[in-house]
Amino acid sequence: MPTLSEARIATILAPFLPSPPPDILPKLSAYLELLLKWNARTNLTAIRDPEEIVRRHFGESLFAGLHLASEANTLLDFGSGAGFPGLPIAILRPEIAVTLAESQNKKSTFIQEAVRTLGLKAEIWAARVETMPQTIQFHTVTLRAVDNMVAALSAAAPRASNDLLLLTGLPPIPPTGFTFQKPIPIPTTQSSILLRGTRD
Ligand SMILES: C[S@@+](CC[C@H](N)C(=O)[O-])C[C@H]1O[C@@H](n2cnc3c(N)ncnc32)[C@H](O)[C@@H]1O
Repeated sequence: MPTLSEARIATILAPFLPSPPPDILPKLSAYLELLLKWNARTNLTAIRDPEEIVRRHFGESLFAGLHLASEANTLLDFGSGAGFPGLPIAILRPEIAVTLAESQNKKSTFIQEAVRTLGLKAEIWAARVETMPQTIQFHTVTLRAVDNMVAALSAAAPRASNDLLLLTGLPPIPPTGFTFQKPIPIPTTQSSILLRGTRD
């Protein structure tokens, strides 16, 4: 028996994604089971309650997925951790070529395993983004809850040919060359906002 039924996952996600495509629920359920299993022996996320993992990690990531430009075809998730927001986005928008960049070995090993288990096409960059060849760019770069947003943004901005999508507590100083829209409140929380910046 899964920890949470697919119906329960859909109910928790309703404020973020009112009508989840039915084919994403089995994948989200499998992702949750794998994350709970790995998190019991290695610290991938401080959130341990399954409903909170669905609400905070899955919900916020899928909400970000709804706010991507319709023409986004490549996406880099900068500092993906246990896969957020890039992995739920890869589940929701399988037509986007998603790259998950994570420099910590145990986390990149987990997301590699999650991508394999879920049958996704996402790529993993198991190193710091700064070590990627300079010429590699992505339509959109996402950043969520990275520790040093100023440093991360200066490394992320040159990688974004079009958009930066940030899930963050406070609006950061925008990098030059991007115009940010008004912050979008994230459902069920007052502690973070969604910000989309578009290249001028
Ligand atoms: C606080 S965690 C947040 C993880 C995830 N985005 C989330 O919202 O749960 C930040 C992650 O970014 C990774 N990271 C920080 N700087 C990075 C860089 N330059 N390249 C790749 N990964 C980086 C860290 O190893 C860490 O796992």
